[in-house]
Amino acid sequence: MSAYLQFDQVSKHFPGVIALGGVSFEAHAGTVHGLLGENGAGKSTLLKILGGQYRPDGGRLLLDGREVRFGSASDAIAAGVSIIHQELQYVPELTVAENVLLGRMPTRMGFLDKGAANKLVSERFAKIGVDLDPNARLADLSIAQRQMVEICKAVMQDAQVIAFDEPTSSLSHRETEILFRLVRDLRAEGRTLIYISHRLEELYALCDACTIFRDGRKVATHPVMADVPRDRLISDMVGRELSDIYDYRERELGAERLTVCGMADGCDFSVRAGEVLGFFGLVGAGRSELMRQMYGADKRAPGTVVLDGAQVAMGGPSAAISAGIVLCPEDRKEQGILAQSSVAENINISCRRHALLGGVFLRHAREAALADEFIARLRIKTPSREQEIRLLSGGNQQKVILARWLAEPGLKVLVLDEPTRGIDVGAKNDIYRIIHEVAARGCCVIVVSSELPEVLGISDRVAVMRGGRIVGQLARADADEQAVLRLALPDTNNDSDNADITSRRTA
Ligand SMILES: Nc1ncnc2c1ncn2[C@@H]1O[C@H](COP(=O)(O)OP(=O)(O)OP(=O)(O)O)[C@@H](O)[C@H]1O
Repeated sequence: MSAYLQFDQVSKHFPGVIALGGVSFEAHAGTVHGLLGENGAGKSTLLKILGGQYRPDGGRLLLDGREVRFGSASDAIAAGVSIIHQELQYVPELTVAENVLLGRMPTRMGFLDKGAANKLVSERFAKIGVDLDPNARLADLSIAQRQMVEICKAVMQDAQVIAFDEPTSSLSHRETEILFRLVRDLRAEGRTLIYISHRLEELYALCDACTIFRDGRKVATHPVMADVPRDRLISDMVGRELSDIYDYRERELGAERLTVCGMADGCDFSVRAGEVLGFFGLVGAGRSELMRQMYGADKRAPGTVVLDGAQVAMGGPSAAISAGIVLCPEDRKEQGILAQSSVAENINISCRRHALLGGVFLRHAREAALADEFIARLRIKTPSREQEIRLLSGGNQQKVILARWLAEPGLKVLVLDEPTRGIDVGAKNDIYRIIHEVAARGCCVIVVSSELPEVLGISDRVAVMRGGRIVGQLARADADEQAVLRLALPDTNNDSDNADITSRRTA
């Protein structure tokens, strides 16, 4: 096997940050090479250098033994490198075929030939087993479908190196399986694939080799992924032993504090003071919708929410927040990141809204202290609290948003929807510890998650949803993988659904 792609002492600095401090590793043709590392370790920066978006400050990049220097993304594409970024890059108003062939549309007598484009793209889709209408507008497709379009684009550009940056973070189990199949097919064709993920089970399922980063440096390259024990990967990544990332501790549960009823058929539930209630279900089971409804985020819905014996006025999110109920939604964009504002401002938004703090000087001092406290507690990687949030890595932005809700004054009910998506394993451990602390203060904590081990690891009780209803609630002692999946899976004994789930669970 030849090393098709080589990084040789590659470095990249930003003001106050060494994103990459001289990184060397190589990836072979016909393999999938995983990249792992804490949030902010430098993985995305490396892909941006590979994709021509950033120029390295030092070091060399070699393709097939020859040094390449990319001045722009189109240089990288011309050299046969394609990056499937976390934030997909497509033109929503154009069709699937137009996006796939962007800049290379076939023409006839000087005009774009849409018919020929559709035919070309259909043939290619058929060959790789993708079921998409070349005439559909990108804006009308799901995230997974748009991702398929990006991959097809890379394939049709004849990219020899294709790199994926956390591609499954918004995909369902079934969509993930389709993606895995595509990646394996590309590997069989002899392409060099780079795959970034925080999901260790995915990396074990897909990667042949891996390289681990910490703080902009390479910790290790393992030529055979399957030979590396999980504990070793984790300690390499976070620089400390983490034998039990969930760190569950028994808590004294109080009386029923929150009761939600009449939101939708079969969706009533309650939570005791100090209790962590996990909500599990397959994607589309209705968990996020129920939470949003309870929070008043969607249009005025039926049903009542009773907190500490009093009915909560269902007047939208601000009413919920005033009552002490906060929801941290799964989609970061929806969460109102103030991209141009500092980390401190993003953490302190909710405190400002409450105007609980005194004069301007006092307020600034308190806000600064609160921001510093959360930067330390969640180990947010930033040169200072004054850094603009948009300059942080994806996972660290996510932590700032979480801090915003954890800092909410008067918190009584904390609802976290997929709180650890895109977050590294060390930071997950920090978040689980904070969930425990919030519950131990007597708050009700609701965690919606598609990661079954996470739900089982941190919850006092697990509610399982399927088809828009709560189909069962299991006490911690009775909640194991089998019991939860039996409730969560469709009635029909659908083997492929089961296979999907099983592969993600046990890989
Ligand atoms: N344009 C920029 N300006 C300043 N700092 C930046 C910029 N881009 C990245 N950084 C910093 O460089 C470091 C590496 O970031 P990078 O996005 O490569 O991390 P990552 O390993 O991909 O993290 P994650 O797992 O959270 O996506 C981080 O500290 C980040 O804040």
